[in-house]
Amino acid sequence: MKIALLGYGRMGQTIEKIAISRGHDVVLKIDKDDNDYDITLADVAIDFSLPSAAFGNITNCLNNNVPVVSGTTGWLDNYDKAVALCKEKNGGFIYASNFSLGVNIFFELNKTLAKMMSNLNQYNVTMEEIHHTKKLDAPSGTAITLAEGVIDNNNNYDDWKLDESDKSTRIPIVAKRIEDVPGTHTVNYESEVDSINIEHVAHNRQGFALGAVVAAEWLVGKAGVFSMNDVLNIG
Ligand SMILES: NC(=O)C1=CN([C@@H]2O[C@H](COP(=O)(O)OP(=O)(O)OC[C@H]3O[C@@H](n4cnc5c(N)ncnc54)[C@H](O)[C@@H]3O)[C@@H](O)[C@H]2O)C=CC1
Ligand SMILES: O=C(O)C1=N[C@H](C(=O)O)C[C@H](O)C1
Repeated sequence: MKIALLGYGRMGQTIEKIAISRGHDVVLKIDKDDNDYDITLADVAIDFSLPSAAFGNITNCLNNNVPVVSGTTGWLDNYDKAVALCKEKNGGFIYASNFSLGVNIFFELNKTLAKMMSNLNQYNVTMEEIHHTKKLDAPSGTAITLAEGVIDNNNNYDDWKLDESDKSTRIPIVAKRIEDVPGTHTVNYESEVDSINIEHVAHNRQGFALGAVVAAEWLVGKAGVFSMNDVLNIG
């Protein structure tokens, strides 16, 4: 498979190694100053760029009939437009806030726990995410997906908020930045008598990168807007 990497930073470089180890050719490595390139050289594109760049990269792929996998976070104000364009062009598109198998299992665990806690008003939920100091967005895309998982499965919450919550129905998400942390997410239910925590700790970026390559392999030849649940057949 011929892969275009849109974004050649920490994730782009990790994905390149995994793609090559799985027998693929990386035919384009596009970074911030590369404006003039032919995306149709690739069978599939993988975008891990910047919040400000992702939507433009995705629309360029869809307009040129190149299926695109995006892991960039912090651009979701334009997600509905990307979905509409994908449908209009009969293209292929997957966005995931987190491509690792472990986090996608964690997402399902989070939903199940949220359902179990729905009638237990003595517990309040909070979330914490910890990432490296170079991360541009907060809260992380993964923390937002976790919050949405609780909101959709627990009657006590209807929104989330970064830092302190001003309303008991808004889930507070604390974002911490500590050098070199690849990504740690914790969901905490607290009552007066005890705490229940579930946590996912990424040890490195390999899991995110492998998931993105597996998603790209899965997407080629398909038309539609998909999620990692479709790729992994979970949920
Ligand atoms: N969904 C997931 O599983 C994961 C998502 N991420 C997300 O992926 C994104 C990238 O993360 P990192 O690689 O750590 O960041 P990074 O900062 O190391 O890499 C981003 C690269 O994109 C480049 N870039 C800037 N403008 C561009 C453009 N127009 N087209 C292509 N590239 C451009 C930058 O120069 C930089 O080299 C972030 O939004 C991060 O939150 C990161 C890890 C896992
Ligand atoms: O920026 C990162 O590094 C990560 N970003 C994603 C997010 O915002 O959730 C996924 C992972 O946690 C690493």
